[in-house]
Amino acid sequence: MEGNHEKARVRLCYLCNQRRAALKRPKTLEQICRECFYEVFEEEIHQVIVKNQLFKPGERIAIGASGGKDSTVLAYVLSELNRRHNYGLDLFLLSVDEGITGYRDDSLETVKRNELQYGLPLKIVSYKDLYGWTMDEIVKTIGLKNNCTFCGVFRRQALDRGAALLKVDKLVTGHNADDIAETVLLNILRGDIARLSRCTSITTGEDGPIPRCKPFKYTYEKEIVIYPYGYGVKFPWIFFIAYCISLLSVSYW
Ligand SMILES: Nc1ncnc2c1ncn2[C@@H]1O[C@H](COP(=O)(O)OP(=O)(O)OP(=O)(O)O)[C@@H](O)[C@H]1O
Repeated sequence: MEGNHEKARVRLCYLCNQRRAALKRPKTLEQICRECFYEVFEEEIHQVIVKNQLFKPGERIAIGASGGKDSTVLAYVLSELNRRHNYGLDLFLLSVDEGITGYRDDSLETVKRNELQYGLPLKIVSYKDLYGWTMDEIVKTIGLKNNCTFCGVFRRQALDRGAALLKVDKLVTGHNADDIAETVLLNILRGDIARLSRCTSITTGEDGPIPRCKPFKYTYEKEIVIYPYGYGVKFPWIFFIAYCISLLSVSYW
């Protein structure tokens, strides 16, 4: 009797109906338990990979690893799914060091830890080696105006050159559903119709040197932020702050 009352007071997980609900999923608003959250999070990404035929067995795949939350979670989840579902992929971490003191040097430490934790070979390509200039030196010479635009163009090319050095078939990035929504809005505001039609594709650049894909296309940023803490994936402290902020906006365990 007492047990039934207790059960009635505790909200059970919408999916397993066994364990206590610990969070309201930002994506579906279902109240689910911690265990089901990890399961559906990984399963949804697996389904995206399978339905969109993102990879073929035996392919060499570079993961664009910035050391931020998205690409760190991507590296972990992809290596887990590759093992669990026998994708047969050779995975590599590929990082671009733009040469921005106090920013990239810190996050590259995370990538170096990921190399050891996940057992994935890491290749770092730097602006200094590729172009002869670090981003710090470029800013010193041309100032801050438009430097993000230059940096974005250089990074794109550096990723292509790193991918060529690794002889990979594809490059995957941690772009998530929120990033894609932002890009759509930006392209609408700019009136850039050509980019607007391209920016939502899960795979791009199939006619170029290295196709790129986004396995997190349907994954919400808030869920990516919650995910690593159950697995003890380590991040720079700034990501812990982002996690705490997201705790304030969604109901969690
Ligand atoms: N310096 C870099 N080296 C390698 N890959 C990068 C680098 N910068 C960005 N990327 C790739 O591009 C994706 C989107 O980058 P963006 O700068 O928008 O960062 P983000 O949305 O904060 O992602 P993250 O949390 O992974 O840094 C990253 O997830 C990563 O896969």
